[in-house]
Amino acid sequence: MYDGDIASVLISEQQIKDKVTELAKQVDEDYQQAAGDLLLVGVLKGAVMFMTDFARALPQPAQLEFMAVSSYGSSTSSSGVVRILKDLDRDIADRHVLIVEDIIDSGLTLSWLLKNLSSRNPASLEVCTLLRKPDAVQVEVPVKYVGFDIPNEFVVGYGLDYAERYRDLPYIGTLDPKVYTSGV
Ligand SMILES: O=P(O)(O)OC[C@H]1O[C@H](OP(=O)(O)OP(=O)(O)O)[C@H](O)[C@@H]1O
Ligand code: HPA
Ligand SMILES: [Mg+2]
Repeated sequence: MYDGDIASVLISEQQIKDKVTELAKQVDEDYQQAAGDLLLVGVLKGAVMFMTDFARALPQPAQLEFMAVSSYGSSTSSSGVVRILKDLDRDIADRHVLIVEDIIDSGLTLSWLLKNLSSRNPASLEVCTLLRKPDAVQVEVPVKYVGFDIPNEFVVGYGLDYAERYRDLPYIGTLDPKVYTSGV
């Protein structure tokens, strides 16, 4: 699968599984008071793998909503312009909302999303991200749950794409630079 395109495996399938279980347990403990009322908002498309695994690992029931935003397109750096491609289907006023993200890179997407969702008056609003790149952050965003802090390299797999490819890899890897210089 994608032979030769992946330079190295950064986080294995097993490491992801273990982390998802750990995060779900932590969230479950923190949301005991709100049990039954938790609303997970997955950010498409990148968070789709994490969202579905996380929801199944979470001991307490939760509702699932999705929002699609895009700021990267076919590039390896954020344009800084966030577009809503799909909005939530429901009102989130008075709900306990947990945003589920695959990655915080520059922080621009999440910073925009937090402003947007908090204006809809949820009872609480927190963020759970699988990955974060501390050295790439341009805007500081308050994030309660972080799976892995990773180096400032472009990564793919487990939902994360380069030009819509590699989302279906079960692990997270770094991309061989030849892929983005050859224009595949
Ligand atoms: O912190 P930032 O620099 O803003 O980057 C993080 C965001 O970028 C990616 O989404 P993208 O816009 O590529 O859309 P996608 O999820 O459909 O791939 C990723 O899934 C995050 O949502
Ligand atoms: O490193 C990344 N890989 C894929 N998509 C991304 N979106 C933000 N950062 C990344
Ligand atoms: Mg992307």
